[in-house]
Amino acid sequence: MTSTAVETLVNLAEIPDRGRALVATRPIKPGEVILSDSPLLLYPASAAAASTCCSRCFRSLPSSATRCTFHCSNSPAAASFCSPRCLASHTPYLCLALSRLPISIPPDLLSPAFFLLAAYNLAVNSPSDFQRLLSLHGAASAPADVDASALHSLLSSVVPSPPSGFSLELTTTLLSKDKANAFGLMEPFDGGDRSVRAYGVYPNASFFNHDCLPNACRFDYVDKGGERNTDIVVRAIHDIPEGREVCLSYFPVNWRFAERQKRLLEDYGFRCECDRCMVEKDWSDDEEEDDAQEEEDEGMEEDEGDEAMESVEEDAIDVDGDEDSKFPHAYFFVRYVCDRDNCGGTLAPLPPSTDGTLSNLMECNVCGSLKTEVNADQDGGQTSNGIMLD
Ligand SMILES: C[S@@+](CC[C@H](N)C(=O)[O-])C[C@H]1O[C@@H](n2cnc3c(N)ncnc32)[C@H](O)[C@@H]1O
Repeated sequence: MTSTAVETLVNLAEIPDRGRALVATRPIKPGEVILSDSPLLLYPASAAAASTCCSRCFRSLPSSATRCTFHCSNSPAAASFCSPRCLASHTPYLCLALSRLPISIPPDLLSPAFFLLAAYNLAVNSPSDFQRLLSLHGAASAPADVDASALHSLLSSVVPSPPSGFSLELTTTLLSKDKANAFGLMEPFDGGDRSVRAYGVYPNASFFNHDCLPNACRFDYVDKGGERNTDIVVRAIHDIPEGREVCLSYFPVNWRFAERQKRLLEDYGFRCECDRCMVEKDWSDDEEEDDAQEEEDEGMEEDEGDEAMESVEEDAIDVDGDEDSKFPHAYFFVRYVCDRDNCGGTLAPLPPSTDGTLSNLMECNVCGSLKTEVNADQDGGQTSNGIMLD
């Protein structure tokens, strides 16, 4: 699969204590596409996702009543394809391996097993891409939440003709690459809990480091028509000066400090020292709990992300004229976090037009809503006042 940097807006650089990073080669405008990247590999997030989406392009399959799907003759039950084109471009090696996976596989091993089979398939069918996968960042040991040796012995009896180097060590290495680099491609937002349809590992997007107040965010459009529907597209949230590192948030930005630090340490092996964390580390637990309690008392039924969001929005009111505000980054939440119920996605402007005119339409990277950009200077920075266009 190919990847394109639309123009070289970022260069790879080595930054002490952060490893490789992507740095702006020129000033980047709000909404500009920084990178459009195609996956090295994709795999279903669950058994349900595997049975309801195309095994090649990961678009939703038609509902069962009208289902018209295509199957590999070697192993018809293992994978379904949405079109003759997807069937023609699949790799029978992977179908065969999937068809041999025992139905009794423990649920927590299923998604890592899908990943490993996709990775071994890459080793067999595209050795240069497999080398790119191996060159990505990964911890020295297997992720704590996956039993690598159980998985390896289970797959040893499944993998058709093992790629060279097939070993527990390779399995462990691959699992750590997946943990540090996989992006979730989400099911369409329906107002409830977000669920992941598939995971993908992207060779260039894997160089974006994390920041709890990112200056870019990524979009995916898996169900769209045409080619390259599984690309991820990274766009600037606001102006990024030349020489500044471009960062994404590895999870929804409205997570609380403790939750963010835990995830970053457990899954990515580092303590975050971004500007936002440096402020929030001094917040007491009581302060965070008080915010939650107040909302419970008020009978609010919001998830954790919404609670965090609510408290920073209150602080945003302080921030407008008060330099001592306890949360100087509240402006970010007012302007760039989606306020649709249960969403909490990040907003970035649509790309500028071909003549360079900036768009005033902000797109949410979770629910897909479009809303007009808020000028916080005009409305006091207190409310997003967005117009939902969808
Ligand atoms: C997806 S990779 C990003 C690219 C990576 N820096 C590299 O050298 O390939 C994720 C890893 O980058 C490092 N990283 C990302 N964000 C960081 C940050 N804010 N501070 C320190 N290390 C970070 C961590 O080691 C993390 O596991």
